[in-house]
Amino acid sequence: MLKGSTLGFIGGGNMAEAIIKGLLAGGVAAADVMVAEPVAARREYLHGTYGIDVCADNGRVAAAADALVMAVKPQVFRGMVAALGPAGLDGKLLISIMAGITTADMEEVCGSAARVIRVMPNTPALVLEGASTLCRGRNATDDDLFFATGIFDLVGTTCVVEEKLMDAVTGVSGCGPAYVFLFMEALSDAGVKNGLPRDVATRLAAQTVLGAARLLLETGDHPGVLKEKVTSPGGSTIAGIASLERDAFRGAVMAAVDAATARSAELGKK
Ligand SMILES: NC(=O)C1=CN([C@@H]2O[C@H](COP(=O)(O)OP(=O)(O)OC[C@H]3O[C@@H](n4cnc5c(N)ncnc54)[C@H](O)[C@@H]3O)[C@@H](O)[C@H]2O)C=CC1
Ligand SMILES: O=C(O)[C@@H]1CCC=N1
Repeated sequence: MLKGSTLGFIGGGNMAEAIIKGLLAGGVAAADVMVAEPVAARREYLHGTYGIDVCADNGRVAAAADALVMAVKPQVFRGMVAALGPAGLDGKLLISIMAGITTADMEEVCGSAARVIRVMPNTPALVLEGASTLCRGRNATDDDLFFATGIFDLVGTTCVVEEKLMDAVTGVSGCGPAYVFLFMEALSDAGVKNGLPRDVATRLAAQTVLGAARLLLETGDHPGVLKEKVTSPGGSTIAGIASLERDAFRGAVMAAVDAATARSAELGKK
């Protein structure tokens, strides 16, 4: 799948694990994946669970890998590269999943000739249902973009946008799973409040979100059209929708995406 290339991860946290699990499920060999991770318990977990080579030495992974996924928090990125020495990254394709770090930031820190692909994935990659959006830095080639897209295609859907849209992408799909979990938790709680057993309420909440998402994607209809098909005149759905509108549900979602988009832009600042 990686065609003999070794993919190294710098940072073995939640998002790295989601991508790794997806890659292995998608047919990538464990021997083609390496991780550098400073936390011993995390190293043991990743090695024990996935059978991949995990070590504490960023330099060793950088030296062995053909392409590196930068999967540390944006706040630790500059210190991490300074400790490694930018020369350790020479010639490697650098794939950054860090929110807010631009390709220009990457080139400034890792070297002006660095080949950089910036990606905003999301955690449903863990179950091969990720949404990943890519853009490329000025030195990255068509082949680099093709290679990186191939990785993220294995863990869900991909699209390519202009870099100026990446913070908005972060606010929508990077952070989006958390909003949806909050919504499903509320839906489940509301079911319990109205007498449903917890397991039934949670299963109904999750399947409702999954089913509605598939209906939207498979019909290609506007969400408003699909909403109308649920909503009988004088029925129960319109009573629920009127309540959500009174509480400015859609305005609250838009404000959340605005806040996350603005925070993504801030995260890249030194
Ligand atoms: N969690 C998510 O849903 C998403 C996260 N991202 C981005 O992915 C990146 C990682 O996020 P998470 O996985 O959520 O964070 P995390 O905190 O779970 O993972 C970061 C990992 O980096 C390790 N680390 C810390 N310092 C290091 C160093 N100097 N060298 C190597 N590893 C080091 C930590 O021990 C930790 O395991 C962030 O930049 C975030 O913006 C992007 C899309 C979605
Ligand atoms: O919360 C964050 O900053 C990261 C980026 C997108 C999702 N998680």
